[in-house]
Amino acid sequence: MEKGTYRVKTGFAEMFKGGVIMDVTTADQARIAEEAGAVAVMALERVPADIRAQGGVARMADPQKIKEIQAAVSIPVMAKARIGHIAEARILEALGVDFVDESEVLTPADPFHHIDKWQFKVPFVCGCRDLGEAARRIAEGAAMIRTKGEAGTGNVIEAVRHMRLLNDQIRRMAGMSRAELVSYGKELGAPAEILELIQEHGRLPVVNFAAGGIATPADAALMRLLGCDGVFVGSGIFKSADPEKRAKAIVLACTNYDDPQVLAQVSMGLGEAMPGITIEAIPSAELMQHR
Ligand SMILES: O=C(CO)[C@H](O)[C@H](O)COP(=O)(O)O
Repeated sequence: MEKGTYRVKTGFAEMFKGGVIMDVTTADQARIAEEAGAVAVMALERVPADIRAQGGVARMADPQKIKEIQAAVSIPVMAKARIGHIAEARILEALGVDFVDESEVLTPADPFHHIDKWQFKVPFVCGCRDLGEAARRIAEGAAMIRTKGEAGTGNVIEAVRHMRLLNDQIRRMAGMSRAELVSYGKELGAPAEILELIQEHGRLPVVNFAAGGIATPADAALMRLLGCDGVFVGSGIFKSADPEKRAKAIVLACTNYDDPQVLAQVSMGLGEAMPGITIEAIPSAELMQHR
């Protein structure tokens, strides 16, 4: 099959279903992730909790680090580019990463546009808070979607908010006529053609993970119970007391999300979770989800 077609890109994302994708900043962390059973790793400069605490401009990771991570693991390696940063995305494609995350966790580079992802052979994953955002990113060529949550907080409430909103908005479309879809599209700022596709599938037409603030096995299970296809976890693992143990537990919880006995077992004795932040304590200008 031809490399880089939309069918290949979205089909590749299907392979991650049911799994955990872990943020990593070094080859050592990538090895921990692979050993724990992650389906892919996401290379970035700093985990979101550190970006939040340290501030400054967060950019694509150093290509040298990305190469080291690629050499360290056999699972797919994703990497983050800033929103609208075509050059970072082209560098990541040249490095041979398996997926680019056009991510709100990094400092946005373009205040007007997201990347035109149709111009790339490498597939992209993008974040959304609602159906309108998801549909716009899909229209731009995203092959995978993730709900944004609020990264680096260890607080799952925003991940839940975004997944519930997305589900409700998709449910609302059932039975709408074409004319109703067009006006719903105007309300959401979403192209009607993409909404038609979503209506037809009864879900997003691409794989949809949950991200941002997932810090425990129970959080991962909660997001799966709400219908996501898998989860991204970053700070929740590497800012906890025992990343190896917690990473394995989150992978098991993601698979066995509907089995409370297994969830109880894997949640035992994990040591301290990352310290969390309440969303109300974050000034609105510092919320990553609004980017
Ligand atoms: O942007 C992401 C997904 O692509 C991050 O991996 C995710 O949001 C991590 O958040 P946290 O550090 O809260 O787990």
